[in-house]
Amino acid sequence: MTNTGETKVIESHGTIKKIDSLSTMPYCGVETDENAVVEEKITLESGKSWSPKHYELLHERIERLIDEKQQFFSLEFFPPRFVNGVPNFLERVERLSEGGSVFVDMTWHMGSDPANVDKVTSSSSIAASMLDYCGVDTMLHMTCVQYNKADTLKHLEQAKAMGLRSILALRGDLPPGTELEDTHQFRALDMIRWIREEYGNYFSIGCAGYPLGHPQAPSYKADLMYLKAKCDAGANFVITQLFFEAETFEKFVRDCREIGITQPIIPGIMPIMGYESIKRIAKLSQLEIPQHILDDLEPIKHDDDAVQKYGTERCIEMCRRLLDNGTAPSIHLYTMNREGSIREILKSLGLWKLEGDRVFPWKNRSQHPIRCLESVRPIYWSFRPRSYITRTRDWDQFPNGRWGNSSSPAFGDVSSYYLSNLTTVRNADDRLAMFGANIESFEDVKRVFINYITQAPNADGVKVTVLPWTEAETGVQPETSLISEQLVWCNENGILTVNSQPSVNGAPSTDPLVGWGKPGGYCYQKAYLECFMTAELSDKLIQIIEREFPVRVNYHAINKDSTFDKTNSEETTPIAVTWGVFPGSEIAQPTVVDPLSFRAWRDEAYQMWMAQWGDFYPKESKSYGVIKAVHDEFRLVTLVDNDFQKPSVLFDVLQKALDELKK
Ligand SMILES: Cc1cc2nc3c(=O)[nH]c(=O)nc-3n(C[C@H](O)[C@H](O)[C@H](O)COP(=O)(O)OP(=O)(O)OC[C@H]3O[C@@H](n4cnc5c(N)ncnc54)[C@H](O)[C@@H]3O)c2cc1C
Ligand SMILES: NC(=O)c1ccc[n+]([C@@H]2O[C@H](COP(=O)([O-])OP(=O)(O)OC[C@H]3O[C@@H](n4cnc5c(N)ncnc54)[C@H](O)[C@@H]3O)[C@@H](O)[C@H]2O)c1
Ligand SMILES: C[S@@+](CC[C@H](N)C(=O)[O-])C[C@H]1O[C@@H](n2cnc3c(N)ncnc32)[C@H](O)[C@@H]1O
Repeated sequence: MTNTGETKVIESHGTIKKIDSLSTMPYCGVETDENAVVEEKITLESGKSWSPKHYELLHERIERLIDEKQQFFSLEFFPPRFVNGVPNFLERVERLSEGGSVFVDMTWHMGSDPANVDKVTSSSSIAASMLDYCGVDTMLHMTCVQYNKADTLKHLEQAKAMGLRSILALRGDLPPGTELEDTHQFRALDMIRWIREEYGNYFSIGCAGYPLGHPQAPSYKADLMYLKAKCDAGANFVITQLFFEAETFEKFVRDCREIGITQPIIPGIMPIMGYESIKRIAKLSQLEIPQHILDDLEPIKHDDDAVQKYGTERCIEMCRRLLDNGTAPSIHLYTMNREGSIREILKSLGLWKLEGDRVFPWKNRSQHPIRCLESVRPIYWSFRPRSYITRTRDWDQFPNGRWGNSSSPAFGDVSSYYLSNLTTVRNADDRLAMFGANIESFEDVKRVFINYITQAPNADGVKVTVLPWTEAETGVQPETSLISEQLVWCNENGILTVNSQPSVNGAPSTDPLVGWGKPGGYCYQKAYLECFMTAELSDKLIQIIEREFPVRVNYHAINKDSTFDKTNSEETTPIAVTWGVFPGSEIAQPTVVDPLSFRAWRDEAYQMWMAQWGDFYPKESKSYGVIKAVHDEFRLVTLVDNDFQKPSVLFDVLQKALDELKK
């Protein structure tokens, strides 16, 4: 992009973004060539690599890990059936991939209308959500037997638009009763050729391998040759059908190597989780369960726990053998969408990596090919990262290094965030138990905020583990213990706090409360407070700041419809509120306060009052009325104390405002 100094309008995935091009790139200093794989990896003395500021195509990562003799794992899921199941599903994927899943798979599930991206539960939509929200590289399965080339190219184009760069190219099976002759007879090989012809090396391509031969193949040998053809046509790696004996896979790998297949061959492993389910899967895959396994299962088949324990132990034993003797570079687990024994298996095998240092104050380990370059976010969405990701999904670049000056960030509409309308953490009943079945007065509202900060049980003995603005039950962060007394004081005085951070002046990056980033660095923060307060109090507060701290304290106060919107900040200048200085690096400034983004946040912050609290009560009830009054009348205020070297004055200023108001 050139520096013309004029305002440009850029069209991206159907959304218009207004971009002031004074700073050449609106958000990001890195221009991404979609086919370029930017390799920027620094390996620390400890052996850890640093800063995933690059996207590495999946097959290249797999090959690198194999070269480095690092064993790894990947996980397969199928789409949740119902929209209400999506938030829990994504949380499960995130939990399971936290141990370092190199990629996750989404099956091409005909029942989900897999190519329909307008449907939340389709394979394509769910794969995009796994990539976006869980931040883990996602491979979308795609079949071709029921489609033609044009359909398949459309599916690939959609995948590309969603940031997906890994495809498991499959033929697929026809619904029972349909004859192959009735259809196009395309095979996986055709799809692989189409992808390479049309997209060059844009996608990493996986293909299916059958350790006992595909049931429809003329022979095991012929099937091996078909697999070789898929690899020769451009498949980068092979994932196998499930099997029951280690020898089956060992022989298959030997046979593949013998005929010249050089690509990584990853075993698809299905731990036996239940007696009926494994019989069903075996029947579907036209595989025979070995007699000795059936004999072992026979006496315990009605005891689910015993079957699961047996399946887990067998799975660990088989995988350990394949990893130890070097036949398998990694393990691909068919999770059946269950957490069950998956973590236990991976831990036992030593594949589950413990999360290391906090790389950033917010999670930035995205393997999204564009988002992985992101390194700056506004502070407001700290507890609603999924919402932030959705509302910025159409950006074709992300802030990197700096937020950038004077850009007019085009945030998607709040309503585009379908997850916000679902009870992501708990259902409404659970939330009511936390917030109170009856809100008699403003005192009850204050109590909810106080209980959230202190984690003391409420009058009914229930802990408040979420507020309307939190997406997950993560609670307050350890750093908040440094200011929790002051926060409680604020809430007791009707200043309803939703976000905060203490000031930090050069704490070691390894500090357990406020540290982040690589060892040997120093972390800094400006004290920050975001809260709802009455209009009278905010007027008083503004007077005091303008009179006594016009330079030291930045404020921004807004009401629900922006009829009041006042700030002493430079409108187009973001304020870095968290930054770090690290050996051999540029300064990192991951978190900013940005007046323009604050206006996009306002809509959401106010909407949550009702969507995640007020609307739980009948419209004519007193409880609804109390919440609605706060929603309608209170202003949302942010405060930044710029002098991070001195003890924060934010709470003193608030005290003064309260005192003057009382006079
Ligand atoms: C890891 C894995 C994941 C899967 N995920 C899904 C999924 O998400 N959704 C889904 O619907 N299905 C999935 N399947 C099932 C798969 O679609 C079926 O097994 C299907 O029957 C075969 O697909 P394929 O890609 O292996 O086919 P292909 O490789 O095209 O093979 C199909 C058959 O044709 C034969 N063949 C290939 N080339 C030739 C040739 N030139 N001449 C004659 N015969 C030939 C093969 O031997 C085989 O019998 C998956 C399978 C595996 C192993
Ligand atoms: N390895 C495989 O052959 C494989 C893997 C995934 C999916 N599939 C096929 O894809 C279609 C859609 O699958 P889905 O997972 O979305 O839903 P599904 O409801 O058919 O299957 C649910 C679970 O069973 C597993 N599964 C189903 N059939 C399997 C098989 N033959 N071998 C290994 N695992 C199997 C899937 O991975 C998934 O975890 C089905 O026809 C399924 O048979 C096959
Ligand atoms: C803005 S972040 C701080 C993260 C980090 N310092 C950064 O630079 O990005 C969110 C902080 O707000 C705190 N917090 C959460 N709920 C709060 C509430 N209701 N009132 C005040 N602070 C809250 C969290 O504990 C967390 O420390």
